[in-house]
Amino acid sequence: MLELSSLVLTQGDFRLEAHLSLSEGSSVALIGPSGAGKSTLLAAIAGFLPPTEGRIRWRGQELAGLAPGKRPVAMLFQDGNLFPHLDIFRNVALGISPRGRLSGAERGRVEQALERVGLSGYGSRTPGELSGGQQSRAALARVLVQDRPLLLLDEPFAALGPALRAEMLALVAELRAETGATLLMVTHEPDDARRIADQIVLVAEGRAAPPAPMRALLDDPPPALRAYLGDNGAGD
Ligand SMILES: Nc1ncnc2c1ncn2[C@@H]1O[C@H](COP(=O)(O)OP(=O)(O)OP(=O)(O)O)[C@@H](O)[C@H]1O
Repeated sequence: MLELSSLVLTQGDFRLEAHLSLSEGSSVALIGPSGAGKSTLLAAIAGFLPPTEGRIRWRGQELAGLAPGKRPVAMLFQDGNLFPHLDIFRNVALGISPRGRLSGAERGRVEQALERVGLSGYGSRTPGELSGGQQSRAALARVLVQDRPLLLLDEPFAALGPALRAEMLALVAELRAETGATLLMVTHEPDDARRIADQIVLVAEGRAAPPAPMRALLDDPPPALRAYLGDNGAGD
């Protein structure tokens, strides 16, 4: 279980409250207007932003005081997931060792992860020598070798076209099913949310709401979600 208890996050004048818990293995879309605090919430869980008040617990353990690298968290951002000057093998290897020194077994894990995301044989290329979709796959391979139970995705595929995005979400869903990871994904696309998540956390008006079942929420959105979705997002 991931528990956010009486959490208050602040950035300058901005303030976000959250009091909710997510069960292990759930798949949650974070949805809400631009600037509502979705990235802020992920940053706090990942350890990049200390809470102003409240607690973040994973499996009952308080995460405050744990550096980002020590948390049970792997994170993917919209951009900047790969170091352009390092080849793909090394980029993925960073998920195991920040210094890039690997044992034989660890090298095998990197190769396995590359194979799992369809990038066997691409390890010696730099990110610039891959397509956008392949770069996303490489970033996912790094998430795989990190082997963390909590996966935070901050619009990681927003730069891809709809078909490729659907393909990447399908791959994430497969990896999630294989690993049993708990997934939180920020998205602006209700269709993407439907594809991958079973619950929605609405972030709006200074508050991250407790998770609600996807279907019920999209079929009968509360006013803040209706305003965000406009005319096109609700229902099918
Ligand atoms: N370093 C910072 N200093 C001050 N304010 C910040 C900082 N980073 C973010 N903010 C503010 O915090 C608020 C929440 O930003 P955040 O990026 O979490 O929103 P978001 O919901 O992820 O938005 P988007 O959907 O546009 O990515 C915004 O009002 C933003 O201006």
